[in-house]
Amino acid sequence: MTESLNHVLNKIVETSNNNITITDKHGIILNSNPAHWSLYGIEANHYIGKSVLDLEDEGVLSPSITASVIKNQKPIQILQQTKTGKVVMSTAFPVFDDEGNMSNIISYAQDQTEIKNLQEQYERLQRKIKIVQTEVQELREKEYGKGGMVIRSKQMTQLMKTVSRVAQTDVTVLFLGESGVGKSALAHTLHNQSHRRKEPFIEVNCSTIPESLFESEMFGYDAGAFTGALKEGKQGLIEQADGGTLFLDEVGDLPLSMQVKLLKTLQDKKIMRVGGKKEKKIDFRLIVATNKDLSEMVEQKKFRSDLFYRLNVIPLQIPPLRERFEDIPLLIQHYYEKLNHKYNLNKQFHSTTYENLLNYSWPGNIRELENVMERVLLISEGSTIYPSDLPKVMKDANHINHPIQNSENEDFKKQSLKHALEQLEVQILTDAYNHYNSTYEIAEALGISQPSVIYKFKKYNIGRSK
Ligand SMILES: Nc1ncnc2c1ncn2[C@@H]1O[C@H](COP(=O)(O)OP(=O)(O)OP(=O)(O)O)[C@@H](O)[C@H]1O
Repeated sequence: MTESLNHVLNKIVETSNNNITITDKHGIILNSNPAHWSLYGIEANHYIGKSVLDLEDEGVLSPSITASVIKNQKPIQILQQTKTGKVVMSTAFPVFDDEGNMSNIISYAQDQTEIKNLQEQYERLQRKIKIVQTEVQELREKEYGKGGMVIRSKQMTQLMKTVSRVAQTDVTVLFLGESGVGKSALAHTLHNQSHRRKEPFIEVNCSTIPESLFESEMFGYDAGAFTGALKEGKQGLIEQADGGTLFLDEVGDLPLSMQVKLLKTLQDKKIMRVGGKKEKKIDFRLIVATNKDLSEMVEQKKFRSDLFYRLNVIPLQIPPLRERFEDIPLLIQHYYEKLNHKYNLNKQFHSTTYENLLNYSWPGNIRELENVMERVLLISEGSTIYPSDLPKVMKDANHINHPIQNSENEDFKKQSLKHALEQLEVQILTDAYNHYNSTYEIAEALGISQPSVIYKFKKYNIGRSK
């Protein structure tokens, strides 16, 4: 080789990002670039003239790929874990002279640590998604899942137990909570769990019926009761609920005139149609719901106190989604599966999109979540749903999750995500703690090391190590 070609070769080795090492046929290092050796945690000037076999004995290279090529006389590729904790992809080739004798070995090493970390991160997220999927499946098979209700948080599990208990009675139930939290859905569930489940469930949204029509809608009318009335008369909504359940949604919007009549019906369990002459006994169970503060309305004389006391027998407050954070991943998964199935799609979330969904405070509660899911599934173009497919408002700082909503810290978005992921991690670890018998089993199930399990249990103060 000419002197200038040698110079060029040295320059290539020195400047390559690929970390090239050239040895003679015995594995003595002839040339190599310094970057290569920092991966292995030894000084750059320490290697020229050294044998890779000695470095292997010292544990610097374990194993040495060059040594393998010397033995096997063919190209080899391996993944190495170095003393410095780096993951390195090494590829080495033998060089043969004109007589076919091996004269040199050239090896390339690429730092794969970042890629490996990302891959592990991705696999961890996939495992979490798998766990959530399994839970949705389990919930579906359980009693609560039957009505399509997805419930995971302690508050909602407790509430659901109360709903199941009161479902066995005929007592009036008042569901309270913000719009979209699931008041109607729970009223349905309550009915479906009661002995009236095979009878009608009549839902009346009190805010949508004009005051002038309220009485005839609720109580019905007899033939010729008023101009424009049907000839044969009409059954009212209360009558339609006979034997079943009457659900009055937005009961706070019930006009005062109707409040008196409803109170009387509840006391007597009888109705009189408009223009009718005879009272009729009706057997119905009443469930009501509102997002208004009825006691305040009583103080303002907008709601009758006697009716309020009659309705307020079992008041059940449904917390907003931002206060039952654990339900969010399950609900996302639930609607994701349901809508993919409904529209015959097979879309996937980009991991950042999923994090954004987890990180949002959902002021419109489950209805908003359902709508957003439907929208992004339908409008996203490819098979992956990217953060840019999400509504703009979801990136608005004011809508970041509750725990740090008022924070003045510039990093609040990051903290919120951290908090969200930690909560998810705590939930997964707690479930695993309850489900498995040892930290070894947990480590295997979650795909992390056993010391990591112990560390995380300590960090989050979960149980005591099994
Ligand atoms: N636990 C749940 N799991 C799955 N879907 C739910 C759950 N709770 C509510 N939903 C769904 O969320 C949507 C909104 O719920 P719902 O209509 O019951 O809310 P709401 O509190 O009655 O709202 P509003 O006060 O505006 O009438 C519905 O499509 C309902 O099926």
